[in-house]
Amino acid sequence: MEEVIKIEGGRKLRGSVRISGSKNSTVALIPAAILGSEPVTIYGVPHISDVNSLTQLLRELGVYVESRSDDTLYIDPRNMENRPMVSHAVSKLRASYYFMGALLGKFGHAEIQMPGGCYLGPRPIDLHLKGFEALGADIKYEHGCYILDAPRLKGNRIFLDISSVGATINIMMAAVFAQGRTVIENAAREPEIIDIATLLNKMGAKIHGMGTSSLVIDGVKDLHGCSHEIIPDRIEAATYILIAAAMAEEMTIENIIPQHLEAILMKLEEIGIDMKVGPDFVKISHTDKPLRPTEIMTKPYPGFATDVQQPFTAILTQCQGQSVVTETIYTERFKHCGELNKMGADIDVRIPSGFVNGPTRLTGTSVVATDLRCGAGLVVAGLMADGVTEIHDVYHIDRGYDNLDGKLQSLGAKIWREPVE
Ligand SMILES: CC(=O)N[C@H]1[C@@H](OP(=O)(O)OP(=O)(O)OC[C@H]2O[C@@H](n3ccc(=O)[nH]c3=O)[C@H](O)[C@@H]2O)O[C@H](CO)[C@@H](O)[C@@H]1O
Ligand SMILES: C=C(OP(=O)(O)O)C(=O)O
Repeated sequence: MEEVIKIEGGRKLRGSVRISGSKNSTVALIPAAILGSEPVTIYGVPHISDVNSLTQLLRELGVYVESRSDDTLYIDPRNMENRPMVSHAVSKLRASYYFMGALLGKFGHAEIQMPGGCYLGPRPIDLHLKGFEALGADIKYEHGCYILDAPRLKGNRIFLDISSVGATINIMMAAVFAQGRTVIENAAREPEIIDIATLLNKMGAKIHGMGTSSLVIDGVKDLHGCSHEIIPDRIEAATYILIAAAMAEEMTIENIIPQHLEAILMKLEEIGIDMKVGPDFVKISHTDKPLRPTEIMTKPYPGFATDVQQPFTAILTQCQGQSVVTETIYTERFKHCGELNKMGADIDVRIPSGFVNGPTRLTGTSVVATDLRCGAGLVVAGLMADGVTEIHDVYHIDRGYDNLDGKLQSLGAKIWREPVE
């Protein structure tokens, strides 16, 4: 049933919130778990719809999947079959493309539809395909479906024109069984890539250089089972830190890795938010000081994450003066600005930048979550706004935020869902 999220804004928030396992890790760890010949247990799995879609896809491949506790997923690929992946679930999320690398690596053959996910402007997968070709795969595109074949993958040196997160992980998954050594140069360095490589190494893979731009994979013959705890979601953490910056009387964001958030924490300090940063938490208290404007430019990790740009823009509407947000990853990722303007913001978008003039009073109205992080930005704005904000297309938000309503309610927010009439 289609639902809207409603938020009655203006309430001060107080208490602690625990950050869940990383979405972008989880959605790659699940396809990676089928690579071995034994079961894998993953701990700290977030309750998000992307996980439901992936679980459905695993079951369609004959993989046994069981939720062993609230956040534990047991994945047993012993009876899996390499079937064409053409169901609706493939197009529900971006990360279904990881089955290309996983199936090609394991079986030498993959058949899969174009993936879905948030529309942020064009999101080509040419670098993934070029990487598979460099390992020896033959690729055809027929009737909306990619068909990849490689009876024997061979290690190679691959230079990525752009340090793509998806291409790095996908090529790494295919390369674990390739004959000889694969080197991915200009590899992405996001923490999620280290997390996937850590799981694969626990399964018996030989991957070195994780977290650097030169990733070395020495092919192995078989992978075994293991268990693995997912890293905390740095984007969810940043979202709650921004919510605290906007509305906290006093709020603690727990189960975080502060090193993963440095670019965001620095920018928050720059605009005047006082924080106490502990080994695995951030505590933010209310400030009456006027907030300063700033300039943000999204960059690959360790730069300012594009996935935090949208909720951060909501805060910038409250700074005194003009802030500038420049997107270098997805230059069209500005749909949230039109929605924030409906609430009273003054943002002028001239791609690839948004010029945010503040402070502006925000008022609740009917808005659309055009994508996942646009939705996060609207939640931050809704919590600050006068009156009730009604957010449509919340299925985008549910792809990436575990128990959003419950976590916010426990902090004192008035947020609820209603069916769409
Ligand atoms: C499931 C997942 O982890 N999603 C994240 C991942 O997406 P995703 O892995 O899709 O993003 P990439 O890192 O691949 O994209 C980075 C840039 O490279 C371009 N590109 C990418 C691949 C390719 O073959 N050709 C190409 O031109 C993209 O259009 C984009 O401009 O990283 C993005 C950038 O941090 C995040 O916003 C997403 O949340
Ligand atoms: C863009 C995102 O996700 P995806 O790549 O899964 O669409 C995101 O998490 O902000």
